[in-house]
Amino acid sequence: MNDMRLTERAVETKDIKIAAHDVQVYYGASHAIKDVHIDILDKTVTAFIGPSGCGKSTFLRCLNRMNDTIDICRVEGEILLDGEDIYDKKVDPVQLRARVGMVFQKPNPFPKSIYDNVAYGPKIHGLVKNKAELDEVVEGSLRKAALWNEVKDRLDAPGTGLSGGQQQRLCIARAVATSPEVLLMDEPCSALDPIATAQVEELIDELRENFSVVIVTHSMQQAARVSQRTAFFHLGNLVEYGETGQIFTNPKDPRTESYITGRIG
Ligand SMILES: Nc1ncnc2c1ncn2[C@@H]1O[C@H](COP(=O)(O)OP(=O)(O)OP(=O)(O)O)[C@@H](O)[C@H]1O
Repeated sequence: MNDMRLTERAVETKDIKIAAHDVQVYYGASHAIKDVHIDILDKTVTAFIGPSGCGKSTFLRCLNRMNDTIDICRVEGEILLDGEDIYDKKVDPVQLRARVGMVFQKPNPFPKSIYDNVAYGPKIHGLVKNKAELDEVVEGSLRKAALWNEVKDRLDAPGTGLSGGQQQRLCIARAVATSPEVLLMDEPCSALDPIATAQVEELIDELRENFSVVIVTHSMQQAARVSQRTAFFHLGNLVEYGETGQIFTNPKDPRTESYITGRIG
């Protein structure tokens, strides 16, 4: 398999950004996530891999309480962001999602201008005092998302008029505009062509200088290229979690080995 890494930078931090203990998720009577314990590091890209239906997206959505929006879904256990329980009653999920941003599989820009797509979050969260500050945040976010040069002359054009890859980078700009600490990405490249995928992968590598990034991916090549840590899920269990190189070259669990060698999936 192609294990060309984007960079050779090792994990530079041991700081834990998100600590999950004994997490269970149920959809009605169905037990989708079982006893998951994981420490997700700051300034690190963590990949969630595993066969379809193993619970990667379900667990990802626990990390910013996106599952709250699904009526039949129940989450148990403890998830700490910088040591604070995100499921505590005093936590406002809307504020939480500004700190723990999300990018979805399918680019989903708002039916608004490019500028307004990015400006929306900082405006509703009161992060800017005036138009000049807002302009700065919009430009900075589009630069971080490697989109500024392509759109700076048409900020008033609709976001939905961009190409698929540009729309996904617009969604990344929208997510980073609220200065999140964690960015969750659920198969962010699955709707993109190889060139746009390569651009988004480059971007993910750059983003980890400032954020903790967690990415769900079906592509083991992508996990190997962009992540420093990999978590392998199977049938709702977190089977193995460690340095990406170790998971792909020297897995400890036979289920991980079967998956990465293509025997299950
Ligand atoms: N909204 C929902 N209602 C009921 N069951 C659900 C819901 N979402 C997911 N599930 C179930 O939970 C389990 C885990 O699904 P999930 O989507 O988290 O897996 P996944 O590993 O992300 O899969 P894929 O790689 O196919 O996206 C599956 O059995 C799925 O059918």
